[in-house]
Amino acid sequence: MDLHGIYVPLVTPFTDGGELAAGALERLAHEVLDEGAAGLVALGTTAEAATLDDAERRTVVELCARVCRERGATLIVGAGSSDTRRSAEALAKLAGADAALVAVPAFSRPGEEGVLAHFAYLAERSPVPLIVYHIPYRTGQTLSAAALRRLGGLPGVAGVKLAVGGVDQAAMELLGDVPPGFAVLAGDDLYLSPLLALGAAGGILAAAHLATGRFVELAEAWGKGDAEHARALGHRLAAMAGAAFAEPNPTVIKGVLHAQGRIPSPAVRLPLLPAGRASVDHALERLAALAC
Ligand SMILES: O=C(O)C1=N[C@H](C(=O)O)C[C@H](O)C1
Repeated sequence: MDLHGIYVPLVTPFTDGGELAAGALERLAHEVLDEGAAGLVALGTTAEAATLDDAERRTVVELCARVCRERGATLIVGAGSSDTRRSAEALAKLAGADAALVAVPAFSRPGEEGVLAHFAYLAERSPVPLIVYHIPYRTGQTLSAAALRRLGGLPGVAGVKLAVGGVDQAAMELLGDVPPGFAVLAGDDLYLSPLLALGAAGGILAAAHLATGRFVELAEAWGKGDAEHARALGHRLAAMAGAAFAEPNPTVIKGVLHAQGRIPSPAVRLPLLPAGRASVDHALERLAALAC
């Protein structure tokens, strides 16, 4: 599968009463695709997936699958847990997805060989290609470039969402020698521009709800080697992304989307708390600065 460009991990909009706001989700999905996103991610971290019940998860995936079908866009669905057997069962039930975003098992810290065995087991059984979600500051499990490359060599593994909180040695080594057919996607909004400059195929970025078209422009600028434009735009997008992540994701992004009238409420579910007004205002200022 060809994974290229900017994918938006959609927030789950809620009403003031805390119910899923399906109409707002559908509008957001169309808006980001209108601005050039290559696809959507349903049930990512940004979706507060851990707090959604089964019926809500089904509604979100069905809605995103319908929109992606209508628009000819790629749908990636977050799935899996730290239990390999149950992850395989969840993947088997995925409907309407083009690929599944599966995090490295969190908390159990199985070591690199355990992570390899987990993904080999899942890739053999999954009806769709897998994207490894590598986010060691959430999972507690680091991976070397060699392990990432071995993951990339597994049949049925299409890419990695690389979110290591920087551009580290493993990222440099991986991007210096990417296995064929394996897409490296930036997963930390702040480091999108440097990873694209190093050869990443694109990104899965919550801040791309805001200024989607500018993120797409950045990926295209690095893709065609327009370093002067890409470098300047990358700095401005990083400043905006930094503001969007000033409080736990997706609280600031929901605050901004609400202030823009794009979702009915900034509500998030516990244990998240809504972002403070100052953080939302700061992100709005950074966003406005992008237009200048
Ligand atoms: O849901 C996602 O996918 C993302 N989650 C990350 C996080 O919250 O750590 C941030 C990234 O922009 C996309």
